Amino acid sequence: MNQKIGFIGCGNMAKAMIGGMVESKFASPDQVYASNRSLPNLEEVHQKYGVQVTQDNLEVAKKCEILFLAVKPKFYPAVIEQIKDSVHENAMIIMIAAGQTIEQNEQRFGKRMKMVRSMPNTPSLVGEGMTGVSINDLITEEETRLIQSLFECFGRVEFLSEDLMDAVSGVSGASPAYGYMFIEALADGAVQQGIPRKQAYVFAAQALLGAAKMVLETDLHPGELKDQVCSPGGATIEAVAKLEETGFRSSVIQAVHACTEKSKRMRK
Ligand SMILES: NC(=O)C1=CN([C@@H]2O[C@H](COP(=O)(O)OP(=O)(O)OC[C@H]3O[C@@H](n4cnc5c(N)ncnc54)[C@H](OP(=O)(O)O)[C@@H]3O)[C@@H](O)[C@H]2O)C=CC1
Ligand SMILES: O=C(O)[C@@H]1CCC=N1
Repeated sequence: MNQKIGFIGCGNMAKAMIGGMVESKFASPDQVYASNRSLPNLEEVHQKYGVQVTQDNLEVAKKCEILFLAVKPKFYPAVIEQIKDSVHENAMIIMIAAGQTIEQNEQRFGKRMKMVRSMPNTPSLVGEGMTGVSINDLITEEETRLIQSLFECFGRVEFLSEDLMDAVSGVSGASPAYGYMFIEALADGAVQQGIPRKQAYVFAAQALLGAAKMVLETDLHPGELKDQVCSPGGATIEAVAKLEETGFRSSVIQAVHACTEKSKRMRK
């Protein structure tokens, strides 16, 4: 691809995607532009990845055919107001904000635009991102393939209807945070049993990475994979029973629900 890719807002999520794109060589550093309110994040991405940086949002909006809006949802109205008359004539706008809808942002631009609503996650930085994507009807099949390969350069992508995008925040946008909490908790448990802290994180994280890979690569149901670990009368089933007793699954389901509902409220 030879389009220029711009990021307005260069915080945690933009940095993860820029890192993923440049490290995977999907885009060369001179194709990628980022603007941000303050300097430190810009200096960081320039130093690490060699991408072009500026504090002027308009410069990025004018230059880039693919434009990520990577500011917090509450800043979308002001940023769109600022750039709407300057965006590239062929611009495709990629929203990454929780809760923001395509219709809402078309209205802010005051005209029909090629719009993508996406929900990526921070493991994009290490090539293991998961992104949910919805597109509007102005996006062609060729552009859809481009969007797919763009997000695939740092992980997996699934297209789905826009009414499910808030739930994507709950299941994959936010869930790395739940995963880190689980890893911390597993490691605390291991430390309690005498395993050194540093090793405890390796044991916990690698075990979960392996479990995730088993689900994605064996096509077996997660329940069946769980059953394979639980030897009859063995140790694992004791732990599983304790997790059930303390509401583990219900607590995770409620967490996804809370995140999804909050995502919906964030567009108001
Ligand atoms: N973090 C995550 O895991 C995920 C985040 N998202 C979405 O990504 C978006 C960004 O989130 P995240 O990266 O975490 O947030 P951050 O706060 O880390 O980054 C937002 C960046 O936007 C900059 N900014 C704010 N206002 C402007 C402006 N007017 N012009 C230019 N830059 C501006 C901020 O600059 P400054 O530093 O100067 O304040 C900051 O660097 C959100 O909409 C969020 O919903 C989606 C999926 C996952
Ligand atoms: O917390 C948030 O609002 C964003 C959306 C998903 C992950 N971070």
